[in-house]
Amino acid sequence: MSVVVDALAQGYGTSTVIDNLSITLRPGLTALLGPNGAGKTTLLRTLATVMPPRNGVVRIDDIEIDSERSARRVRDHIGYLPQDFGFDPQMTVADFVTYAAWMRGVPSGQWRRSVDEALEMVDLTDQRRAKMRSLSGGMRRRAGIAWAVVGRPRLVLLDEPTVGLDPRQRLQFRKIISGLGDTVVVLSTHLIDDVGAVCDRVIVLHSGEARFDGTVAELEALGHDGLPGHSRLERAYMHLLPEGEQQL
Ligand SMILES: Nc1ncnc2c1ncn2[C@@H]1O[C@H](COP(=O)(O)OP(=O)(O)OP(=O)(O)O)[C@@H](O)[C@H]1O
Repeated sequence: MSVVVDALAQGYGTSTVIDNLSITLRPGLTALLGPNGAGKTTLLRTLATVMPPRNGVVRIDDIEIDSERSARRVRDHIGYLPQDFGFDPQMTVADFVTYAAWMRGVPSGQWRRSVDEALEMVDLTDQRRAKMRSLSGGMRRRAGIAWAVVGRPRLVLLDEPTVGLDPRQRLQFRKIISGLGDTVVVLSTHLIDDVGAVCDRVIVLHSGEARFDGTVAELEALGHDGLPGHSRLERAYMHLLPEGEQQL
């Protein structure tokens, strides 16, 4: 799976959110960091083929996403978990994840196995018959992660997947995404600890522009004393913000 974004411009109405963004995504875990409103969700929605690029090119598996038709050719390979995902509260956990398998074109003969595998990954096997409405916030989020990974899509896009997870669940989440092997995984987060623990690569977005694109170690190297932050990574993140936003 290859994902190429070249000179992407994206926005809503008359406002431009992303301007001239070029990145290439490879198998492994890439974190999208950036302040509120930086354009992380907008980029993930564009990669999920929910929003056609306003300008520039998005190419997934060598297919340029420039029409609904081209988007349909790649959607089966994409698992996208939006920040606020909806569900029918009466659905069972297994039905919810099966629905994703169906949408992703997993053949019906493989639904049971794929759903079992996804539920096992997120440790919800025992809750498979529970109604979605009866789950705690953290369990719902894990059901959402199962939704995104069922059928093993080769591009997984997770928008703030660790919000609402308790510390143990966050550790479980790290284990889940570390096990996705040669999948291209992009996750947006505000939790710098998650980035340091599991991501191969970090892209820091600010005002729709990539202010940093490199490894966690390279990002860490930018952190220096004199900037606010409890870890080198936090200080490095602060270093990448415009000067006026670097101090508290
Ligand atoms: N549907 C929409 N219509 C109009 N403007 C929008 C819409 N969605 C987002 N925006 C605007 O686009 C900009 C980028 O938003 P986006 O949600 O992509 O940022 P983000 O980095 O994901 O932020 P957060 O960390 O708060 O989730 C913001 O200024 C936001 O107000």
